[in-house]
Amino acid sequence: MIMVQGEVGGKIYTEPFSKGVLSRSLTMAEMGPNKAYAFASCIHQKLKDQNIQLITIDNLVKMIVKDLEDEDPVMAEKYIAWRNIRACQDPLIILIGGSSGVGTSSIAFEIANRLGIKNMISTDMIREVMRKIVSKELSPVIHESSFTAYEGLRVPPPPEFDEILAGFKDHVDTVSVGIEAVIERALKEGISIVVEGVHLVPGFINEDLVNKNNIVSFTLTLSDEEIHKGRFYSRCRQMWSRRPLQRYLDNFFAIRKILKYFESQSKKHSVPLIENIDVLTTIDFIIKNITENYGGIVNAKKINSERLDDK
Ligand SMILES: Nc1ncnc2c1ncn2[C@@H]1O[C@H](COP(=O)(O)OP(=O)(O)OP(=O)(O)O)[C@@H](O)[C@H]1O
Ligand SMILES: O=C(O)[C@@H](CO)OP(=O)(O)O
Repeated sequence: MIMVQGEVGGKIYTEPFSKGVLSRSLTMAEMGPNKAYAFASCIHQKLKDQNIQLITIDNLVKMIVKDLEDEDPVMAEKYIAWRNIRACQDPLIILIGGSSGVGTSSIAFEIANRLGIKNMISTDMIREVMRKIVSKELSPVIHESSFTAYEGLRVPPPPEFDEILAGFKDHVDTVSVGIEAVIERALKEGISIVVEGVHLVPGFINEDLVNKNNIVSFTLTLSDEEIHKGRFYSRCRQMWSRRPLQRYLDNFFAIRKILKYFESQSKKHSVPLIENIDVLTTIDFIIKNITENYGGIVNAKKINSERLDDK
């Protein structure tokens, strides 16, 4: 049996080489499952041919990267990026915001999966908890949807203010308190988490928090109105969806206005704005951005120089 030797918190451990474990990490770097299993089998065979009975994780990774580079350099880059992000010591907090229907929950799920992050929460859930604590009488706004929040405003905004956006800002401002609590708790416990939803508007979360370099924010958008509308149709076709299509279509004007507000806030606060047309392109952009801005470059340089040393 071939054993793999790793290190966790200064302690050495060994475990049997598993084609399943290796192919799973390759699929997280976006390799198709069949190809990943075939690749893992080749690595297994190579270890057997070389009569290797014990290999360190570092040497195994070098072998994988070298073979990947020969076979598929883009995949090699993705695999390195994925490992770099996972290798970081600090917890990673990923915030993905966007107007209703642009795809924040779908993308958050994919990102969490790709990075092996086990915690994910939607701001709708945070709002739901807050609704139980704060009565409708005390805060009618959070008992509304983001796009109907203006109907809950106790005092209508002055005529020069946009009513839809005034309601939305009030709504977001309140839910942001709950979001900050989740982020603070994740930092305290040292756990990585993906938070997603319509309440993650750049400029609303406490600056001391969002300026930490292990907290990364993204905004999803869809310039094309028809594609955006189509997302509500596709969502209501999913069996588990309990959200009535008509409600979102009736409020589409307000949802689009909020989307434009997201775009301007993202530009103002330098938060990457992503056209979420194609899932894989969106995911690649997010992973690349995190790798470059979250210490990944340092690790990438390390792996690259290790490879050069080997040659
Ligand atoms: N990049 C994409 N390409 C195609 N379909 C997508 C993409 N992203 C999301 N979708 C689909 O669009 C629909 C809406 O996506 P999702 O529920 O993730 O939106 P959301 O932003 O979380 O909305 P809400 O904030 O209202 O919950 C879903 O059916 C989802 O499968
Ligand atoms: O408030 C909103 O815009 C949406 C976000 O998902 O929530 P709900 O569908 O519950 O109104």
